[in-house]
Amino acid sequence: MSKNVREVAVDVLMQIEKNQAYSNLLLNQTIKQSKLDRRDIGLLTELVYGTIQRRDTLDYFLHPFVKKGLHKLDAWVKVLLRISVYQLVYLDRIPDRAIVHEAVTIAKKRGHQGISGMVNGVLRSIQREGVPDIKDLKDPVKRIALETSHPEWLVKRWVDQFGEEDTRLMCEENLVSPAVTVRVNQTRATRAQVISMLQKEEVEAKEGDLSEDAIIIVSGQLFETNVFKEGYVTAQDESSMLVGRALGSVPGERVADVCAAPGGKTTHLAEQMNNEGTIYAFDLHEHKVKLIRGQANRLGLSIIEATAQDARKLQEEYESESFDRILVDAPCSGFGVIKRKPDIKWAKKEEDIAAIQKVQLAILDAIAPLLKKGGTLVYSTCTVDKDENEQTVDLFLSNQPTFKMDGQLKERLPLQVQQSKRFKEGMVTILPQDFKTDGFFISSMVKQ
Ligand SMILES: C[S@@+](CC[C@H](N)C(=O)[O-])C[C@H]1O[C@@H](n2cnc3c(N)ncnc32)[C@H](O)[C@@H]1O
Repeated sequence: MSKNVREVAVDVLMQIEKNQAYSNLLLNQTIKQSKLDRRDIGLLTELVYGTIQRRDTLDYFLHPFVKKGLHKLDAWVKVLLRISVYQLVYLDRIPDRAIVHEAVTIAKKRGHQGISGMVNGVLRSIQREGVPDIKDLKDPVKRIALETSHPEWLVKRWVDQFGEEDTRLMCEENLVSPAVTVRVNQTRATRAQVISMLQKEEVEAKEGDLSEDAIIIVSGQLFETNVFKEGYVTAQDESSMLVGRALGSVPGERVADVCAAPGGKTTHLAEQMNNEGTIYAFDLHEHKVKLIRGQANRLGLSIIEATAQDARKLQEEYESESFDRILVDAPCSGFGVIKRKPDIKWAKKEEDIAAIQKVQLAILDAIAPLLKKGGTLVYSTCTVDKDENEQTVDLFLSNQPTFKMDGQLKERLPLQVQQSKRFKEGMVTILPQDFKTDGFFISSMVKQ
């Protein structure tokens, strides 16, 4: 018997929890293999993301109703209860009766009479009595953590770094589904031309708010269009598009992108350079480097030379002052992209941050000699953490006295970003609530 959408959701969520698998990859793979129709795919996506996004809140809601304690339940029962409470509390369109009935049917199929009775009892009690009120919690860190389902340590860290108000806004924004945005391949067409081509393929689209290269997809099946297949656009968040602009590469230059896979920013740089010059793109493993080549081919970009290389060892292959510009879009904790990959907030631990920062600094120090005098180095991350961002830059500058913050970065970024209260000389942190994009950090330094 084929599985229904809620059973598939339970399976996917269990695998994510057990194997620390990435939700987006596993979900895409499951959707490809399943025979679910478009409506069920929508529900599956909502159940999986919603349940991961609200995990701790759901557990808080369940806690008083599960007498023996949630942690004592089999993993699948806990997941089944979470997706059911998620639907009861957050999805208005599904009648409560149907939610309880579906959960009990799955419990009967996978377990025994006792379990289905317990699931029935818990869900009916929640229906009758309602869930506990989080507003009763006095401690602001605990309250933000539970209301928005973020680990308490992370909320505390953000409150220390950004204050309570910005932390609350950031945590709330992390629960909002991200907009689908694409970057126009400016070697092929203008933004206006692409919007009208998309309309002809029944995809409604409009200009992005932040980046001059961005189009927001309002509705329709983007990935099935010829516009996408023929390389007129690349899916990318608007804040990521600012990184290419920040580096400011122009046609004819020799540019290195040392943490390049899957190639989102490399291809942007090549487009910006009108496919003239050379971009040396590096990443650790060959399978990731293949993704860069695949993107370059789809977009018709021939100036990208992609190689598997550890950025920390590039000095062994390249002479000093080999490049006009270098981009280090570094590995990071990913705390800026929680709305896209909600599992990040549960997978990463506070002690990981110091280890990640070490790698970031090692990469920066290793590539510093490879930049020409007068050249530009952009260091960016998709995290908001100050240790990985400002502090990494500070440490780098104290190790490398020939580098200075780039006073001209501002001119290469849009006005709204220039005016952000988080803009400092040569660097800016974008929090997700600032422009409803991913959180990002962009800094630019010049070598004297
Ligand atoms: C944030 S991602 C880069 C995203 C990419 N710039 C884009 O826009 O599509 C960071 C990348 O750094 C790579 N990486 C991590 N350590 C590295 C190292 N020592 N040398 C080169 N690449 C590394 C990871 O494999 C990962 O693909």
